[in-house]
This record gives sequence, structure tokens and C-alpha cells, in this order.
Amino acid sequence: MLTVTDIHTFYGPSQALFGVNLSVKAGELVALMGRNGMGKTTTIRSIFGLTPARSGSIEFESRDLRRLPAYRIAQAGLGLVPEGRRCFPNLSVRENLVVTACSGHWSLERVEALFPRLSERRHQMANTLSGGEQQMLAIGRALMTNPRLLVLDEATEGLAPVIRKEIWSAIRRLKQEGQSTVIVDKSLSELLPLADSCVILEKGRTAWTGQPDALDDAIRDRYLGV
Ligand SMILES: Nc1ncnc2c1ncn2[C@@H]1O[C@H](COP(=O)(O)OP(=O)(O)OP(=O)(O)O)[C@@H](O)[C@H]1O
Repeated sequence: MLTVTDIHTFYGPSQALFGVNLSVKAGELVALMGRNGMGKTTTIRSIFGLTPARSGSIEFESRDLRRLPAYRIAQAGLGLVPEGRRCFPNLSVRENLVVTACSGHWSLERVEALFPRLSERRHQMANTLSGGEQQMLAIGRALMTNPRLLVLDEATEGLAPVIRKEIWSAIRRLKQEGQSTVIVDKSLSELLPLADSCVILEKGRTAWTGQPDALDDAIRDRYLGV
């Protein structure tokens, strides 16, 4: 479904990616891992055309994403929940959900059933939600675009345990429903049981790719420092 091959990405003169490879098959959940600053967010920004890769290739369902501007990449069927959740603060919960919606499996009813808190707060302004509720809203809004590939960057970072639990249980539901997903997240105990494959970045390169059960202590020590 998605094949990223040997991408190199720069912020102005400073190079952040030096050869990232990553692939996602339909229905898979891929864990994108690595210590802080190793290039996970930059990889995601490259895929979405926000910081375009300078070389390499990014193919999504046989289309070359590197040739498309960012807004066309979203239209091509990719949905992003960026780091630091970005909702429209002065729109209500329901307005946030419908404003960028596309028809498909994920309707308002289905998203509100996945996150009952959003249903309870449907008329509340997004900026009055708690951080965790805003994160749910960001995920719900991305789902409402009915992406064939959903990408979550640190969706549970800094949230209360009860909210994290709700978000992980929603992610489990998405996986059961066959949603293809790429996840960056530090809680490996939640992420690894759900992952079909793991991609570990080190210093802007793909350093290791494999199934979660092959991720032994030596690899964890070396690349993840846990
Ligand atoms: N806007 C920017 N301008 C210049 N350099 C940047 C910018 N954003 C990130 N970088 C650099 O690119 C490299 C990769 O950063 P990136 O944010 O992709 O890592 P990450 O693995 O997502 O880390 P984290 O887990 O801390 O979010 C780092 O060296 C970082 O300092």
C-alpha cells in the first residue's frame, strides 16, 4: 500500500533523513520507532509532503506521492493525526468532525460510537475540551476523512492514564476493522502487541525492520534505550 524507499529530507541546509525505508501493507499496523530526534516526525512530514523529501521515492497505491502537493496527498487517501493534536479551537466538536469529512465507512455515528466522550460533548467548543478529548477529536476528525492509511504521531503522549486506555482501545478497534495504520508512540507495551511490523530509525536512517516478536533485548537496548 505504502512504500517509502531511501528518502533523504532536509530542513533548509540541515539534513534530517539519510535513507529511510518503510512499507505498509493493506490492513497492517506498522510501529515507527526510535529515540527522540531520530527522524520519526520528519519521515511522516515527508510522506505527507509537509517537508518534502529531496530524493528517494514514496509510493502510495501505485501513485508517486513526491509529485503531489500536500493537499493532494490528503485527497489521495492518507489521514494524519499530527504531534500536538490540531483541532479548530473555535468550532464545536461536531463541526470539527464534519468540516473535512469524506463519505465512507467512518460516519459521524461510527466515530461517536468509537469515542463516546465526543458524542457527549458534541456542541462544546474544541478549545474547552481536555487535552485527551482534543486528541480523540483529532483522531475522529482524521477518521472522518475516511483515509485508507491513518498515521498517528504520538497520539497518547502526555495524557492521563484513563484517556490513554480509551485511545488504545479505539486503536485496537481500528485494527480489528482492518484499518491500515502507522503509529509513532512511546508506550511499547500497548503498541507492540498490535503491530504487524516495526521500523526503527536511528540518526535519520532505517536501522532495523522486523516483526515485534523479533525485537529482542539487544535491539531494544541498542536502538530504543529501554
Ligand atoms: N523544523 C526543523 N528545522 C530543523 N531541524 C529540524 C526541524 N525539525 C526537526 N529537525 C531535526 O531533524 C531531526 C529529526 O527530528 P524528528 O522530529 O523527525 O525526530 P523524532 O524521531 O520525531 O523525534 P521526537 O520523538 O523527539 O519527536 C532532529 O535532528 C531534529 O533536530
